[in-house]
Amino acid sequence: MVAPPDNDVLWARSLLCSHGGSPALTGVSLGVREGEILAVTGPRGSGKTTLLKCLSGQIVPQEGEVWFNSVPLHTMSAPLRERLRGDRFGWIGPEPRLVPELKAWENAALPLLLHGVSHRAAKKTAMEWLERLDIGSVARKRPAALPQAQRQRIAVARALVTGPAVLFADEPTAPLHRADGAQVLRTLTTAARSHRITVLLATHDPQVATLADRTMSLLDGRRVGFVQPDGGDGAEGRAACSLSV
Ligand SMILES: Nc1ncnc2c1ncn2[C@@H]1O[C@H](COP(=O)(O)OP(=O)(O)OP(=O)(O)O)[C@@H](O)[C@H]1O
Repeated sequence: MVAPPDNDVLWARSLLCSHGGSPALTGVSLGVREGEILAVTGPRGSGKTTLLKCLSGQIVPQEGEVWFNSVPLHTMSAPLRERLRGDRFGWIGPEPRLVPELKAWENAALPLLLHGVSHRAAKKTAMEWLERLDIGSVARKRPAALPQAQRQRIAVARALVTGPAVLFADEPTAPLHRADGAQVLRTLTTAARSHRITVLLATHDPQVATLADRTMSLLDGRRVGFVQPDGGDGAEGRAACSLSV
């Protein structure tokens, strides 16, 4: 087992991942630097969600390696992976999946409360994130009283309250209108940049790539492209993060 480069916060090599015998990822390798925003694009079924789940330790690949800060996830026990995910990773899916009975701030504070943080401290941190995401004014409302875009921002706040090292965002704007989606994405990427949070952003929308530092494209579970939005030759990106299949 070869240790990954020190400067990659996430590093994966030759991932092979199947669902019920059908390969969803084949031979995908990548490295991501601290604070980088990497878009993972590709059509439906190309393996974006499977890649994010592998990298975040939700599923273990049948073959290949996943390292987080030079710690191997692929050989870690399930309870340890679970703890690492809770402590260091944030996850945003296409649906906010909020608890309907809880107020907006309580939903955002939930990961902290589950970590044993005091009610007062958890509320303070949750409120700070809701303010940063421009939804402080609805903190006392329950999800059913809010439009989808605000509910998704609460999910963004919930993913950020623990101060994760890496935020995994799987089609976070899929259910939103274009304008709402763009606004949610802007707040998400701005918050991540100002707190040096690494982001892996899965999307089928190539426009989203304009907010990322680099874009990696998947097709049928294989990497088929790697571009930087500035149109550069990718030299810096390649140095920062080698991607290969
Ligand atoms: N739990 C599962 N059981 C069986 N097959 C699965 C499962 N999850 C994904 N797949 C299959 O694996 C392949 C990759 O799926 P994946 O969800 O990773 O792609 P995706 O690019 O995220 O697609 P989408 O944009 O539709 O979410 C697809 O062929 C999909 O049908």
